[in-house]
Amino acid sequence: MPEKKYRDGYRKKRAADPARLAALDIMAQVREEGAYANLVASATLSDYGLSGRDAAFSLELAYGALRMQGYYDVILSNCATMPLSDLDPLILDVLRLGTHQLINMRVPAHAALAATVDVARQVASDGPSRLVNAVLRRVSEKTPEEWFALVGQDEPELDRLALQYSHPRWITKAFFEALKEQGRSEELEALLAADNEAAKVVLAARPALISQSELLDEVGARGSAGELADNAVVMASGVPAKVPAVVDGLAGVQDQGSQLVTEIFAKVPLEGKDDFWLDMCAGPGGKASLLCGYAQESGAQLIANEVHPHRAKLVQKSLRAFDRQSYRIRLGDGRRLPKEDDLIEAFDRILLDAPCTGLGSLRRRPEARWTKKPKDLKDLLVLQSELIDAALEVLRPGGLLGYITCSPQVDETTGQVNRLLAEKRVELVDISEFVPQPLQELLSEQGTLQLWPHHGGTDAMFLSVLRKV
Ligand SMILES: C[S@@+](CC[C@H](N)C(=O)[O-])C[C@H]1O[C@@H](n2cnc3c(N)ncnc32)[C@H](O)[C@@H]1O
Repeated sequence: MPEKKYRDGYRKKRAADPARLAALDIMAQVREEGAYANLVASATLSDYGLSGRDAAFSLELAYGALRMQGYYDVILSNCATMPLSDLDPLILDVLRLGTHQLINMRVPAHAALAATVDVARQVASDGPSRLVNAVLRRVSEKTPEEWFALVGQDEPELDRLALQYSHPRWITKAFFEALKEQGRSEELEALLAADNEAAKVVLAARPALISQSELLDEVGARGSAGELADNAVVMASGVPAKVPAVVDGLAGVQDQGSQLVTEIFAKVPLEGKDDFWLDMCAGPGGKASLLCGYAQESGAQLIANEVHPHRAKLVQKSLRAFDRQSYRIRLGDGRRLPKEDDLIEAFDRILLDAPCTGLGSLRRRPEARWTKKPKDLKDLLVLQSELIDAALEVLRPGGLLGYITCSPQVDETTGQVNRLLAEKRVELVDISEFVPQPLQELLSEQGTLQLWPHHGGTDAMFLSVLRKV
């Protein structure tokens, strides 16, 4: 058989860079199988034999291209001669990878183009690779700053920001409304920019098991004490799973905002009996593992409830280092607690970290903003209300309900709290003395707390502490 002639024989023979191929593979798994990029990343990187700097480069490529795809697609639409929807989805991913290198990684244009065209040749054929070459060449003709100024320039401000910062419009609007409720609508751009930054790796020292300073000693020079939460140790580099305290279950990886809201809830004083606590939606066990520490220190018992068996197993794993007397794991629907267990008005404190849209933790999963759908909210609001109602049934009068979401969406946060206040079933507890100084301004007049990535670098957690009347 005659050897096929390629216009550029040298390039055809050159194998594509494994770091770029691995990034494309991660994107394909997200697109085709609905995989979570962060869960498939390490196996994929090792399949391609990547480690160290190459692995880091590959991850940055995949995560960046997934996160910024909304923005890149606007740029690519300007450069392609056909609608993007007519392209093979794999080739569109190759184009996004190339655009990320040009726009956000500042890879020199000739290197970004040559290496990305090599990828297209390896995964497709000559035709698509020529298209990739032509389109990326046009992308490279403008600077990142010129593209930023161009994208969305004729749109109203909210739409423009959604495009420039690569967030779906409905999420941008939800952020805007939450900020507006707090008189912070001018912060939308800062929030969207912070939401595109990778979150810092933070460990939580679990109370009763290890102190913050002991954990700091273990982490060494790459660690520093978190400034917002009592138990937090921020890791500048290194692999958390290799820290001995993490291996032994004395500490875990947890956002500082998530730690802080748990800590505040556990610290608020309660009059009378205070020895029976419930974490109603505990999986995978991040907050339960702090709460259990506080419970063990104060002689209380924690019931950690979770409806999904695989997530209940993760709760067990998180709690494994605690004294077995200080907690019990219950597998079941939190809404059935009042009926199934003889627990009416039994609990003194209940943490309800409700299932929610998760719009406050988009930084953790690069693809999450594109897979979430606004219609999910309706069902979640019903579920949240039902869980709150069940929690109030099993909470003693005067007991405390910590209502938490990892979302700032107003219907899920203040909307739920205002309903309870209007029904006069609860009153809001003043938590201001437990909120660290830099975050005081995030307390609403009413007394609820809404954290934000652009203030203190936490996830956008919401906390209200409610006393049952
Ligand atoms: C926001 S997550 C909780 C995160 C957890 N508190 C942590 O810090 O690791 C909500 C959890 O509620 C669980 N869940 C959903 N519906 C539930 C129900 N009806 N009863 C109990 N748990 C439920 C979900 O499986 C999920 O694990």
